[in-house]
Amino acid sequence: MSAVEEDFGSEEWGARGTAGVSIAANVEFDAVDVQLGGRVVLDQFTLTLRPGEIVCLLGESGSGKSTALRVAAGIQPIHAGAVRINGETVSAPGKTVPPDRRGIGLMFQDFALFPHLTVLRNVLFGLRQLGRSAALVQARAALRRVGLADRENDYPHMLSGGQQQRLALARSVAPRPGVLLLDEPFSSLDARLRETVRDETLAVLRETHVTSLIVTHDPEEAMVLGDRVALLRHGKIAQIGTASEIYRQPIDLNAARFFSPLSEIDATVRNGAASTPLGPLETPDIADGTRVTIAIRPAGGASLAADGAGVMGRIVGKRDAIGVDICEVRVDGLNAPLGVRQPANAELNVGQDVFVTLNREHVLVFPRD
Ligand SMILES: Nc1ncnc2c1ncn2[C@@H]1O[C@H](COP(=O)(O)OP(=O)(O)OP(=O)(O)O)[C@@H](O)[C@H]1O
Repeated sequence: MSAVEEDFGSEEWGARGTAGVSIAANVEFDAVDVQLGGRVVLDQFTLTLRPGEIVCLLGESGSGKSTALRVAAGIQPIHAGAVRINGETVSAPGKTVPPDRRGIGLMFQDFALFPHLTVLRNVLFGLRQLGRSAALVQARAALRRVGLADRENDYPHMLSGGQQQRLALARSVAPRPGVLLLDEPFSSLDARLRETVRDETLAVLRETHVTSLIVTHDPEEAMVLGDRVALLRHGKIAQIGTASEIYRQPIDLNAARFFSPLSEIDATVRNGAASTPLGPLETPDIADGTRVTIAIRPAGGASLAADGAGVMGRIVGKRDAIGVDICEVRVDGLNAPLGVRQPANAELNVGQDVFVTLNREHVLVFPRD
């Protein structure tokens, strides 16, 4: 087995259900303001995490995700509002309880391991408040859980990227913090590793029951990991909900664009329907005369068939993913080809005419200003 394969296999992790359990904390950001370099970076930022909940902060670069995490960590002072952990105010204007007195664990994208300390000592570092033998028991249990029990005398540079991530995870959960703060924890891993590491990390978070706040710019990652996903925009939460809520009912076109590419059609509502080059679309709740943008996701928004009902189009591009066709379809009246992703169908090929039907329940309609 090559080093990469070895690292890739989930069996390399320790047995599930063996991580130490935390006493999960409640975390409240209450109307937090932060200004940096004369700019408002967090603007009345308000969010409550329930004990044991995993919340992902998702947003464009510069939306304030890392700043919110740094505030929770006690690294970034705040200018208004408060942060409370289990009801105790840990941040307020003029007050910042330091990180080591907040009962939190931290895991950053570069893992921040101590290069001059062995694997075991890296984990023991966070357990200094325990007696030597208790600390050793807890550190070794954490290393066993992430599958690094036999590497305790190695140094971080002797580990692969995936193993370093596991060490960083073991170090952050070993003290059994009430809150774990993770900033882009998988972004430095190669795409092949990322999914396994992400799933195993999620299993560890669930077992420890630690309340977790995870910063990511990857919508898929947020949807897989988060009990709730908070979409940040200009330092405020634009939308928060379960992954399925915010995927199915994004609050506006920008939120929808964040989760997948879209085909967008501008139209005006007349008599309860918007007329589009793909046929009429019922819009019963929207007033007559309203200008709308109709957004069609490649997955589920429209279907293609070689015959039957629908509007005629022509396939101008097709890519095969495993078991899935990703087609581009030109339809008269559309500015750009429509993207459609559907189960593979060998009958559909480039150059062929097809019938396109909209799946109303998966089409999003947003009024325009
Ligand atoms: N020390 C600082 N001084 C001035 N501006 C800062 C400072 N730190 C961050 N900012 C600005 O604050 C804004 C929010 O930064 P933050 O790192 O929280 O965003 P982010 O959503 O995490 O972005 P990214 O995904 O790129 O990490 C950015 O515009 C950034 O340039």
